[in-house]
Amino acid sequence: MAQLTCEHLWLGYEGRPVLEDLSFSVQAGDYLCIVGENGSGKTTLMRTILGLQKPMRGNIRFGDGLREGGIGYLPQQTNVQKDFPATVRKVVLSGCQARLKNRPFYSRADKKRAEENMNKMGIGAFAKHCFRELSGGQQQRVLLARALCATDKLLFLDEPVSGLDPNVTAEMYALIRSLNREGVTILMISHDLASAVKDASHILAVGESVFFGTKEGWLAEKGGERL
Ligand SMILES: Nc1ncnc2c1ncn2[C@@H]1O[C@H](COP(=O)(O)OP(=O)(O)OP(=O)(O)O)[C@@H](O)[C@H]1O
Repeated sequence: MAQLTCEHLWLGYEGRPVLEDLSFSVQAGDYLCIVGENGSGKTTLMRTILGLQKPMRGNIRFGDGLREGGIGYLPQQTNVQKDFPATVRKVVLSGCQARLKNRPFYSRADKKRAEENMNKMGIGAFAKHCFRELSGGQQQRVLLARALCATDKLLFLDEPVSGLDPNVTAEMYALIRSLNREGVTILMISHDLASAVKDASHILAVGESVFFGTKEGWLAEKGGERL
């Protein structure tokens, strides 16, 4: 059973479609890279899968232990987020918010989870530092730890390496790879087609040419022409 199934999705704004009749599915452990030109609808698709906006038509089904709202999400970095005046621990802990339900405070289990994820992402030493004082790469690790507090099943990453220098980019990809090898399903929006093809198991291309399938299928179809 798939973790995520999108069937004949039509997405758009005010009755005008951006994406038409899109169908694909994601199995546990997949690494799906979503590629497409600027304005092709990648962010719209992500927002729809996260439940932040409704499709015009079609269905999204969750399965294999994944439920709606159970997706860890790493947003595209904005300048506002970069200046966030909170400690690293607070930012990571905020990933547990969905678990709070009606409790006003984080539980001991939430705090332990945040601690573990900070250590896992190699930012434990920065717990008391202010988020905005960290480098771009460290900030992305903090946001990954935050996303992991929401779930260890499926992470949705929106251009996780944009603005990072090549060394930090390579580190970030390695971190994402290792999470995927541990069994975390990865959905990643990317402009970096070469890296996408290296790490991904599946490719979803939206925009002028639509494709969904395995990386091998994508390479066979494209014959390397777009890389
Ligand atoms: N809130 C909105 N209201 C109306 N139209 C919107 C809204 N948000 C996005 N759009 C339009 O929908 C289309 C798809 O936008 P979207 O942000 O999903 O593309 P994208 O593939 O994520 O682009 P990029 O690569 O630049 O981030 C664009 O034409 C955009 O102008």
